[in-house]
Amino acid sequence: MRNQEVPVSVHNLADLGWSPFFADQIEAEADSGQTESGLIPVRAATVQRSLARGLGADGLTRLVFPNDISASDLAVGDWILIDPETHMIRRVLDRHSKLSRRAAGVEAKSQLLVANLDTLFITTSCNEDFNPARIERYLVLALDADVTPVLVLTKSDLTDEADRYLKEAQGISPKFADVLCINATATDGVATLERWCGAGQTVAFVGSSGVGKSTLINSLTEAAQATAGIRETDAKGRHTTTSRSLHFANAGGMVIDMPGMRELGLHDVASGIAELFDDITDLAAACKFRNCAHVSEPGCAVLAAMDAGEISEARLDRWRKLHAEDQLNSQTMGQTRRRAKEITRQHKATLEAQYRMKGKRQPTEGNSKGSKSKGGKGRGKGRNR
Ligand SMILES: Nc1nc2c(ncn2[C@@H]2O[C@H](COP(=O)(O)OP(=O)(O)OP(=O)(O)O)[C@@H](O)[C@H]2O)c(=O)[nH]1
Ligand SMILES: [Zn+2]
Repeated sequence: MRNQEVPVSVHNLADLGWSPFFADQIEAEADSGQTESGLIPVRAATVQRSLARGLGADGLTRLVFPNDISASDLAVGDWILIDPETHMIRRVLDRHSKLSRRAAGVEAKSQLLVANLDTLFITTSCNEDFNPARIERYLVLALDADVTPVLVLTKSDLTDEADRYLKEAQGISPKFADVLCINATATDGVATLERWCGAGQTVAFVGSSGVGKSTLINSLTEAAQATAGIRETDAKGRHTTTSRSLHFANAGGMVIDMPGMRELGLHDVASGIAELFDDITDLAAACKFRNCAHVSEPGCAVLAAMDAGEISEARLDRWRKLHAEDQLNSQTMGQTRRRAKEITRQHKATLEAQYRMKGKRQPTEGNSKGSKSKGGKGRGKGRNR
């Protein structure tokens, strides 16, 4: 059975990722797990609508939401203070990092995915999945979230060109804390990831389907899950989860599984882009216009640097694409509406001009609801109400 309620032995809070960063927020004795006001800290292990569970010194607890906090305010990995009797959530502690994406829908709202992550394993394979532009997008996310990015290339055993892949990957950005090239199905391959998964550390994986994320998560957590009694397995005994969840790693830390998290639309990641492209960011300070898009603006320091051969056109192109995507996804609904209105207005003006040229009157628009004709004054009856 999946997501079963688990009896978990007593834990040391530090093993769950508790640190002075959180302890300082409540000025309490971290070791005792008791805060001054009698609230206890737990770490959000699963969050699904109104059903959330927290892992604390006494094990796994079902959390109770108060009226002013909902599941969308909470992410797996969050540290929360709860009432020890009622298990009511009293406070979500500040996060040292958080990963979010644009929520589904027209509004430019972000959806919180996971919190208090230390390392993000950006995973791809030594095959056609390898795509520097996609890797860069994930890197922007990690940098923006204040999470250490590690690039993991899997399936090194299935190619003769592992070295070439590794070299190319190492050339993508100096911002990676490490670039690994492994066979995810082999013990020594997995072992190279363990130094990021030690006590107090929390890691997660992103990458396309089939690159080996589940394989790695399984290997990194297998022994620990068994001893902790947290095992969600399918018929073949493999670890499976359907929603984001927190798991113990063999090396002492924690792994957050994010199933279905293959494509993450960029949203509100301007600072991540600025960090990844810090050379362009520095140059942009000397552009004539503050919001220079470095396309054809006069006095553009970035274009000047490109002409001087200091940065490549390909790099500037990648910046432009990421920047444009972030801008578009970060637009508010009002901005999106205004843009749509402007496009409709331009379209109508073009149509009207065409009709005028042909000496015809614009037909009535009974067929299109939201676009009333602005046929203009003196047009008489042809105008819709
Ligand atoms: N030979 C080899 N096979 C691998 C390697 N990594 C993953 N695989 C295999 O590739 C298949 C897909 O791996 P998964 O771990 O399920 O991939 P995933 O990234 O979790 O995929 P999703 O769950 O769809 O997101 C499995 O059959 C793995 O055994 C590797 O490094 N070498
Ligand atoms: Zn510029």
